[in-house]
Amino acid sequence: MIHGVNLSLQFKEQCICKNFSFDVRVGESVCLSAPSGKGKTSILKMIMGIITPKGGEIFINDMGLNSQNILAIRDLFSWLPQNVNLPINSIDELIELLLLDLDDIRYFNSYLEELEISEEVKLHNFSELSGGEKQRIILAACISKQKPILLLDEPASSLDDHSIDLLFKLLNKLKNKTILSTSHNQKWIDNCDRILTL
Ligand SMILES: Nc1ncnc2c1ncn2[C@@H]1O[C@H](COP(=O)(O)OP(=O)(O)OP(=O)(O)O)[C@@H](O)[C@H]1O
Repeated sequence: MIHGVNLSLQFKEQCICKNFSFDVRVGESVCLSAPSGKGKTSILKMIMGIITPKGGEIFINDMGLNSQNILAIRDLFSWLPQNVNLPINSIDELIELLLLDLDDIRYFNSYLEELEISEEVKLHNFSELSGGEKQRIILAACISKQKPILLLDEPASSLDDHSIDLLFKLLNKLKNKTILSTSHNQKWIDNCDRILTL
């Protein structure tokens, strides 16, 4: 489903990857692993077509990523950037910002319940929420957009072990989703089907 072939990326003198090839198959949950600053986010940004590799190609569903099909390809993804700081005060504003439609909202509410976000917490101002509550809410919204591929950059940075278990219980029910994530959290990594080392 996501296929990188001989990818090379360099920022000035810094080599991020050279002839890096990988495959993420349909329905798999793969964690991209590397020490901090080695280029995990940069790989996700290449897959989203935000930065262009110096060499190599990316295929999504056998379609080569290029400037003509980039919007169609991006439409297959739900992307959770790292340390997202959203300009919102409430869950309603989150729904508006992410353009969730009625079906998405139905899923969103059921996922919030599965991730143990109570009705009371839902009424809090977003700035008052704990880091873990905020992350669970944003993840629920991200998953509720009915996209086949989830790109999750450090989704577990504020989650405790219990929340990670809840999240994987939910993700494991959504067998059709293909998930590529980055994480330094061992529990998250252990729950993924496979580790991809950069
Ligand atoms: N647009 C850019 N221009 C120049 N250097 C960049 C750019 N984007 C990232 N870098 C550098 O590339 C390296 C890899 O960054 P990246 O964010 O991909 O790492 P990471 O593996 O995701 O790190 P972390 O685990 O700390 O989030 C870093 O040294 C970063 O400073």
